[in-house]
Amino acid sequence: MNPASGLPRNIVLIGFMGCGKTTIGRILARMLGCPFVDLDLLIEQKAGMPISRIFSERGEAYFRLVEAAVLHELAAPGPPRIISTGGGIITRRRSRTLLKQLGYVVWLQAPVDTILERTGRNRDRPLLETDDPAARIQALLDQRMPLYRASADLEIDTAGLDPEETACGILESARYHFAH
Ligand SMILES: Nc1ncnc2c1ncn2[C@@H]1O[C@H](COP(=O)(O)OP(=O)(O)OP(=O)(O)O)[C@@H](O)[C@H]1O
Ligand SMILES: O=C(O)C1=C[C@@H](O)[C@@H](O)[C@H](O)C1
Ligand SMILES: [Mg+2]
Repeated sequence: MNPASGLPRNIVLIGFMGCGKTTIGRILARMLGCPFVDLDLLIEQKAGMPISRIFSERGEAYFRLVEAAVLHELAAPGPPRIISTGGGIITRRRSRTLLKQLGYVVWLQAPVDTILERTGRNRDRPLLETDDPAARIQALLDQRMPLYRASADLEIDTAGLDPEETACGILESARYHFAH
């Protein structure tokens, strides 16, 4: 699994907002010399507006429909790549099934205070636009933890690691997984 031979299958990153799916996905793709796709970006392209506007003008249910449709499109044949998802991709049963079919699924984790700190750096996450984002994060994590767990081939705690270290750990595990 080197840049010359390419990935045998996709690596799919899942996890809560701010756990590093986009950041680490980009690093992995650069390390492997393979394509990178970010589902949130594809959703924005398909809807023709930023995520914050999709939520405010069309609502979360519409966002989830577009999210599921975009994930479905990624199942079409194509070169293996790194796929970073949005934090809520696991909330739909059909999408959870599809994730598993898409490739090696890596769940990036971080504790609430780390998520709060990382997501506080910008304001493009409508679900955290509340007076008490820590409570919202905890409530969403309580709902979602079992869904992330059920979808993942590998779990990684990113707290205390820099993104490059996390990417190296993922590569090592993926190499082992793909070789066996
Ligand atoms: N392992 C890490 N260590 C330190 N900072 C990180 C790490 N991973 C991500 N960050 C920082 O946290 C912020 C959020 O990361 P990122 O956008 O990659 O998260 P995400 O999981 O894609 O979130 P979302 O679900 O909202 O798209 C960025 O500023 C990024 O630099
Ligand atoms: O956790 C979520 O539900 C979300 C995470 C982001 O990646 C975006 O997909 C959007 O802000 C919703
Ligand atoms: Mg992201």
